[in-house]
Amino acid sequence: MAEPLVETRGLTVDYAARRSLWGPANASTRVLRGVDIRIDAGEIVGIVGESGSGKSTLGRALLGLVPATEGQVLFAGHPLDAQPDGALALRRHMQMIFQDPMSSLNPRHTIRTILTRPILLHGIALDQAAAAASAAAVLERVGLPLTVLARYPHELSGGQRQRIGIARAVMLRPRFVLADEIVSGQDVSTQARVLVLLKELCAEIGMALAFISHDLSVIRALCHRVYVLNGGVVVEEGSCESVFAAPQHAYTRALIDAIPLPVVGTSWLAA
Ligand SMILES: Nc1ncnc2c1ncn2[C@@H]1O[C@H](COP(=O)(O)OP(=O)(O)OP(=O)(O)O)[C@@H](O)[C@H]1O
Repeated sequence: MAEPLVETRGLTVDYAARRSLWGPANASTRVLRGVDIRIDAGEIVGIVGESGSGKSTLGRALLGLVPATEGQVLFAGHPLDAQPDGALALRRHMQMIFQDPMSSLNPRHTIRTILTRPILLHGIALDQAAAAASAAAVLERVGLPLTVLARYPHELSGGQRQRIGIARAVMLRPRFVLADEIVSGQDVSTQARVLVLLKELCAEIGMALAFISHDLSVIRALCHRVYVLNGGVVVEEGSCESVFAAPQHAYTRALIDAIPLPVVGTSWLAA
């Protein structure tokens, strides 16, 4: 079997105790317990579970944004902090996209700068002209007009900012992208457009995607495989086809039973 692109081995995460002005300090909280997952190159993997099950913590740990208490996160076979190509290359190859990336887009920069600066930094574009040409091409790809290049993030709608966030990530040609609840709360047609775009971009660039959602119908439409988290533990794992056809764990069955019927708007994505 080929080496996984992203892998956790026995990943356990505790959040440290917090001091309180009003009473005794809280004990530290164990949020993930011995999690083993693997995501292969080009694969779209869902991470599902109810609120508080540890999905976002797992996502942040995959990117090295929260430290492992025990166990390891590996990228291309090496621990995150021991990458042969260095930390900058890892930053390029592990990207995150947001529902509305307002807080991650520098409010003082135009969209042109926001899109061109990272590819210049990483040497993907060698000069301003090449970077501008790439920015124009990617804007077209995500369905935004070139006029947005001169605007600032606050001058765009939340949906347009989301597309800028996706554009900025894919311009780096990353090997892995994390999407955490990026379509929650969107109407069904906006959801479907974003999911189609992501699915196409994964195929075009060959990037792997970890897609965190509490919405099983979205996971089913988009993902090849799924991990089901409950109380910080992976209780089930498998191809979407097999998990949805024959869930093995009572928790997964309960999640599937809770999907509202009929499921509309995303089933055609599975094609
Ligand atoms: N920075 C933190 N410090 C302390 N506890 C935290 C922190 N972040 C999350 N938690 C706790 O860890 C548990 C898991 O949270 P996490 O956000 O990973 O779950 P989730 O499955 O993504 O939930 P949701 O779907 O509601 O976002 C929760 O009990 C949460 O309160």
